[in-house]
Amino acid sequence: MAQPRIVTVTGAAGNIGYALLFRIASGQLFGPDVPVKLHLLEIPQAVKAAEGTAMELDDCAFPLLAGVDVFDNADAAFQGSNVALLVGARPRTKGMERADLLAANAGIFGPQGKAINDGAADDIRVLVVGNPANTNAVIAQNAAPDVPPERFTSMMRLDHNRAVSQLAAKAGAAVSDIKNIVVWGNHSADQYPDVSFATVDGKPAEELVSEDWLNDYFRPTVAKRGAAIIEARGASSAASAANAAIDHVHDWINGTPEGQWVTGGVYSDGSHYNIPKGLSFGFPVISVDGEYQIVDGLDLSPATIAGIEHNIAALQEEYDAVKALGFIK
Ligand SMILES: NC(=O)c1ccc[n+]([C@@H]2O[C@H](COP(=O)([O-])OP(=O)(O)OC[C@H]3O[C@@H](n4cnc5c(N)ncnc54)[C@H](O)[C@@H]3O)[C@@H](O)[C@H]2O)c1
Ligand SMILES: O=C(O)C[C@H](O)C(=O)O
Repeated sequence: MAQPRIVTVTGAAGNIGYALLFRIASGQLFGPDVPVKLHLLEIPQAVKAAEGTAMELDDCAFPLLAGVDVFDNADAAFQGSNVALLVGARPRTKGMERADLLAANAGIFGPQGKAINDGAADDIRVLVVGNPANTNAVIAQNAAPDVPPERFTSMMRLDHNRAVSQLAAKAGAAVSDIKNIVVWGNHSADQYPDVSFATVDGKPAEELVSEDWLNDYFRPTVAKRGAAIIEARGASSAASAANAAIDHVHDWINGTPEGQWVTGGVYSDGSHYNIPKGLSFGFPVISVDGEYQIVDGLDLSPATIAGIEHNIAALQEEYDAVKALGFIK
């Protein structure tokens, strides 16, 4: 059997962690032939709960699970990591200003980025799930100057999956018939879900749904789905977020399906669609040989360009705020 791959999951005792860890341990991240070793990172107060989850993981007797260790120290948790899922974050609490939220998260994602820089394996791939995911990815990436910046990604795949599901339901099609949707920008209500290039069973989606439906239902429903789930469940999406994290990393490692792209929150080097260098932005991506590549050269409509510009402004504002706080050089 292959050498076990080390997967570090932060916020392991949280809701997403509980929905994620068992799927990783059963082989759904790398595939059915690759053993995994789990490193669970938590804050000291939640270590006991994470140890409980570790006991349950043992009790599943997963053939691919080569071990589970629980940490409250980032340097130890990221030692030798091949994949890092940064889920634990500081939620916004009552009375907290946006700058306070960004600063609190910078205090988490900066040190974790540095620990990844100093101790992770050379092939480390990072997915930031904890919100604000795109900017937290930028913070972690900036703290890891020795890791190629494109190894730091943010989770836009849940938004992508939500968009696919909504279009499939409207078109009366199977989810597997939907191809080449993209959700540009930020994992927030600013995002721009775009069906300009999407097909439904080979037919252009825009021929099957009306402009009114796209403007009045599809885009707001996808963009505000996270809030709708919180309203309905009393807690933010957990199983669907875990599922999207698995999809993102699985496709990154194993390749995207032939002839279609997915949405990934990936590092902008400034050379695609006028998106400034340094942002972590939702782009159409394919994965080739274990690397996400941005799908370039799409002929964007004025509406898509406006949607992208709106997201650039939103993410640039977060970037500038974190920079002003001294977390980005
Ligand atoms: N990007 C997305 O699509 C998406 C979707 C859903 C949720 N989220 C975000 O994911 C995050 C986690 O959600 P959840 O439902 O699991 O929350 P949760 O509150 O249930 O769990 C978060 C866990 O993180 C831990 N934690 C906090 N700071 C930590 C640190 N410095 N190191 C390690 N662990 C730490 C907490 O102890 C807690 O156990 C939230 O920020 C949420 O908004 C993102
Ligand atoms: O945690 C949230 O604020 C919502 C979450 O990011 C989601 O999209 O479900």
